[in-house]
This record gives sequence, structure tokens and C-alpha cells, in this order.
Amino acid sequence: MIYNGEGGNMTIDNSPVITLRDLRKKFADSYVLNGIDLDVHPGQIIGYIGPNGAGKSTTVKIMLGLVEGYTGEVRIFGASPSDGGVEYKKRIGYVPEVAEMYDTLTAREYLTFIGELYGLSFMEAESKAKRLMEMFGLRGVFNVRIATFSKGMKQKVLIISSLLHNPDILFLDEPLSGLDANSVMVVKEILALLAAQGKTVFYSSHIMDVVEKISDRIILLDGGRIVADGSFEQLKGQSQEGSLEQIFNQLTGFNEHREIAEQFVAIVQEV
Ligand SMILES: Nc1ncnc2c1ncn2[C@@H]1O[C@H](COP(=O)(O)OP(=O)(O)OP(=O)(O)O)[C@@H](O)[C@H]1O
Repeated sequence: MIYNGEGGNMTIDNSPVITLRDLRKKFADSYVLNGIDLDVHPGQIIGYIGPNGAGKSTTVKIMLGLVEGYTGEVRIFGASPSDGGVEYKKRIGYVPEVAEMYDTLTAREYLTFIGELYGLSFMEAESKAKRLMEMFGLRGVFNVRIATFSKGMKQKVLIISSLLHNPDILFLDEPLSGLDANSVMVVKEILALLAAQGKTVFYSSHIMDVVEKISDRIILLDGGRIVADGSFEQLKGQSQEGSLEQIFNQLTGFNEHREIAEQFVAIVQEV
């Protein structure tokens, strides 16, 4: 957001918050990312999808500075992860697919620890964490050890931890994993509200009907390349398929689900 001095109006600065140019990354001898070009603007909810092993997590981890040794250009708020600076990371929130949570801590201890890492004072982090836990129906377990939490409760703590510092970009990897239907509705609304305020959401998931509904831009990665990029309506227009699941099948050249299932079950029955 920038201040327009003369008129006194707030306007959204629409320059890209994420820029990738010819991004390539190889593990051992094979390229996992084969030249990714991308501009992401404030306020977009990007559905980042692709088959298992397509390179989605690798892209996100490069942007977070967690994976090095890539070629090409990566700019997050104009900064490059390879420069080693951490300032840009304060403006990022991340919900990983598999989280290393400190199970021995209580939710209160964990969230105040994460909040302080992001530069909040203990009091700010504690007050905010407590109220956000209440919003998710977790008031009674604020002082309980995370090790005793159900999968969905842990996921809610992770979502809160990614948002405590009010980030401008949110990277989410299967964020709804384990959440009940009511909580899913709440989180979908939260994402829409954040995007409406100019926050950018980079949403990676295999749940196609959710991606279809919440994303205003869908990026399909296959074999380390972007094979589709547009709104759901645009993708539908290009592929003449109905649902995002069908578009996904078509664009990744997959139509063997029945045969694979039959062969799988035949092997299971070999006794
Ligand atoms: N640290 C690593 N060392 C070696 N290979 C890796 C490493 N990390 C990822 N890979 C490989 O890179 C490829 C892409 O992995 P990545 O996790 O980015 O895929 P993904 O699209 O997120 O998949 P999924 O949908 O299954 O989560 C895979 O073949 C994986 O084995």
C-alpha cells in the first residue's frame, strides 16, 4: 500500500511482489525446475498445482530461501533470497506441508516464540495468539502441550503462527489438511479477506475443488514447467473441460486412472 500525498487516497502499488525469471534447479543430475517465469501481483490468490514431484514445494522453498543452488532470477519484494538478507522474510508467512512443530511446547509457548522470531514483543505475540486461538475454537487449549493436539488443531496453530506478524505474502502448502468442514469455510473466508486487503496468497494443494473456488489465478506446473496460467474460466475456455480436476488430467496427459486402479486391485488380490 502506498500513500498518495496529494489526494490523500490510499492506493495499491501493483508492481509484482514475486518475480521469477528462467528459474532452474537440479537435484543430482536431473532438472526439477526447467525455466519458470512468473510475476505475481498484490492481492492475488494463486492456486499452485501440479502432479506429485512436479516441483511445487521446491519453487516455494527457493522463494523462502530454504533451497539454494538454483539458476535464474528470484525477486521477492525486490530482494533476492541468494543475497542472504532476512528483511524480506519478515513480510512472508509460511504454512509448510509437513511442519516441524515443537510438540513439547504449549500452544502459548510455541506461538509467542514464533511471534518473537518475527519481531513482535512477547506481550503482542501472546495477546494476538490468544485471541486468534479463540477464533478457531481453541481457547481451552492455549496452555496445553501441542503433542496432545489432533491433526486439525495442530494445523490451526500452524495457520495462526504464519499470520501473527501480518505478512504481505502467505505461502500455504495444503493448509486445509485435517480441518473440519466448518473450519475450512472460515479459512477460505480469511484468505479472501486478506487478498482483498492486498495480501498475496500462494496456495499449493491437491484438493482441486477448493483450488478452483478460492484462486483467482491458477498455475499448473508439470515436469518443472508452467503448462497453464490463468483464471479458472480462462483454463476452462482453453481446455473445454468442466472441472479443474478434469483440466488437470487433460493438461498433464493423464487418462489411465481406471486401468491403474484395476491393475492395483488385481495385485492386491494375488493371495
Ligand atoms: N532435497 C532434495 N534432494 C533430492 N531431490 C529432491 C530434493 N527435494 C526435492 N527433490 C526432488 O524434486 C522433485 C520435486 O519435488 P517437490 O517436493 O518440489 O515436488 P512437489 O510438486 O511439491 O510434489 P508433491 O505434490 O508430491 O508435494 C521430486 O522428484 C523430488 O524427489
